[in-house]
Amino acid sequence: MDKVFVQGLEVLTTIGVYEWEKGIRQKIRFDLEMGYDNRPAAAGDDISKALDYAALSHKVTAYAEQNHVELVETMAEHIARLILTEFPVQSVKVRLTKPAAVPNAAGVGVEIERFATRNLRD
Ligand SMILES: Nc1nc2c(c(=O)[nH]1)N=C([C@H](O)[C@@H](O)CO)CN2
Repeated sequence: MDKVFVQGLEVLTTIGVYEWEKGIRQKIRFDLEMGYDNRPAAAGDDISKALDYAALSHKVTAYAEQNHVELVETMAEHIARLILTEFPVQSVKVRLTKPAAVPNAAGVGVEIERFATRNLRD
């Protein structure tokens, strides 16, 4: 399966389980990988047949900025569902890093992979 990816998408949002985290914004980073057939776009050199990574990045940023949760697990799940619902992708891998959460660690977080259940030919 072809992939379209977005690497290192940084968003400032309110996220965390502790009280002190609920009144601040912290940086989180998304690495996204979508399963998508790139051949129609390439055959016609046609953006309308491509998975527009700019549009996708914009939606993910807006969602993460505006929706506040406690766990990185929850945010990753919501972002995977958003992408599967709003874009005609076959699968999505979401890696969410919280860079400043643990002292002496470059980053902590989760990675999940989810699959579309619909038939994309419909
Ligand atoms: N598996 C997880 N562990 C932890 C999370 C989380 O979202 N998932 N969150 C925290 C705190 O919010 C932490 O990031 C603050 O430094 C702790 N463990």
